[in-house]
Amino acid sequence: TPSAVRAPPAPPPPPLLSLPPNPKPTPLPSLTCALQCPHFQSCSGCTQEYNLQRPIILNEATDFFKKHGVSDFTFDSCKLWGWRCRAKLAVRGSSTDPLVGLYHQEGTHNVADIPDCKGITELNIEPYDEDQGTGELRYVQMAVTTHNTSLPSAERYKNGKVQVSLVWNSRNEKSPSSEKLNALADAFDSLLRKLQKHVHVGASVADLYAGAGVIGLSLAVTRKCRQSVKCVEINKESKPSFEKTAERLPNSVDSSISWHNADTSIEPLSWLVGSDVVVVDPPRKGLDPSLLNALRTIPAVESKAKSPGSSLLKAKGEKRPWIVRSREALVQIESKTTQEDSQSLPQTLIYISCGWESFKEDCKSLLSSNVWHLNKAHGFNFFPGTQRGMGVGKVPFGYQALSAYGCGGFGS
Ligand SMILES: C[S@@+](CC[C@H](N)C(=O)[O-])C[C@H]1O[C@@H](n2cnc3c(N)ncnc32)[C@H](O)[C@@H]1O
Repeated sequence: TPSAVRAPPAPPPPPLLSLPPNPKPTPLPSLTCALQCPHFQSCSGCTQEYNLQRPIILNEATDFFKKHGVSDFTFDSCKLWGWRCRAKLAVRGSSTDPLVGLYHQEGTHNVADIPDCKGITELNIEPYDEDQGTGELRYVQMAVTTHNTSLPSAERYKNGKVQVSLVWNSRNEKSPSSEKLNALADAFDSLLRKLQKHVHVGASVADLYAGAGVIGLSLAVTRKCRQSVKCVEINKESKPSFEKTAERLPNSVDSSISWHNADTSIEPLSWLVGSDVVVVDPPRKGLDPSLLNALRTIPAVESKAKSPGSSLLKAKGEKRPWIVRSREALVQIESKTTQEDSQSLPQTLIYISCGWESFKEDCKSLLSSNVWHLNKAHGFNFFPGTQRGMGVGKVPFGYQALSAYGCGGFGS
């Protein structure tokens, strides 16, 4: 939290634990799980002051999973205070006297200063000037990983890694100021959380709604999926990021990895064939209906494929002939060793959800098909005191600039 404040003084904080007048007196909230922050209300960060240990949808999530066969729904109440592992700091001022801090109040652009940013003064980086649109460094965002589940929870924070994102004001990576950016970025470790616990060794994986392939690439790095990793993403802008990360993969990685610029909702079956594990990380609206339908009808595909004369799952080399894709839309990194050309259909589905309402609908639809059953679900109270969503699912996995994450694990 910034100490010296250069912005105009904030309105005085409300008295701690004051409650709005209520005609029906409610029991006094437990002080042990209250936010107890003098900035509540004047700061835009938190909206829930009491009972931080129980996010509003916890009861609903527990009931939902119980109803669908998971009576051991687990929930990380997480750290109730001092939990923020992500801070987006605005950078203003000058290179000799930089201001790095939080916007003081939502809607204002007054920066509350953190005065001791050594990186900026040493590299002579020009802070962004909002009026002129000039300068170099605009924001610093920091995220701390605390989900190394092999550690006792008390030690996770201490041993967390920090991902730092720098928002740089330039047209492209080759602009004259980029050397300074690289010098700044090289100083930090990047963040990749573990997803591999639920992926069996040797699996072929389809990472659908893949973005820049963070999940698929991280699985390839763990060397768990020695077979293939297919990342499917609709936004072509993610391709360079995938390529850049793929270039930096260690030599030890020996999966065949591909990134496809494609719409998962078109011929979704073509992405499912040949994958043992499917990871889906859809936008808040949930799975595309056609993918949902393909997942619901896998046994029918399987039995059709087994019928005499069918080439549905057998076509080696000439994979998925009904899909013609342009070369530009594909990035292919071949494995050094020969891979068996798997034509299996998925047995495991890992659903990472950032939208509770759509997850519930998709989950109900998958279960009602009697093709999938729910193995495990886990929720995370990533943002105590805020109204941001709770992730639900199987694997403790949070990354990038998104709010609550989690996933539901299904088995067929
Ligand atoms: C919640 S993000 C997940 C990103 C990624 N898994 C990651 O870790 O960075 C959802 C992604 O799905 C992509 N997307 C949305 N609709 C899609 C579709 N029909 N087919 C493929 N990708 C899609 C979006 O562009 C976005 O990158």
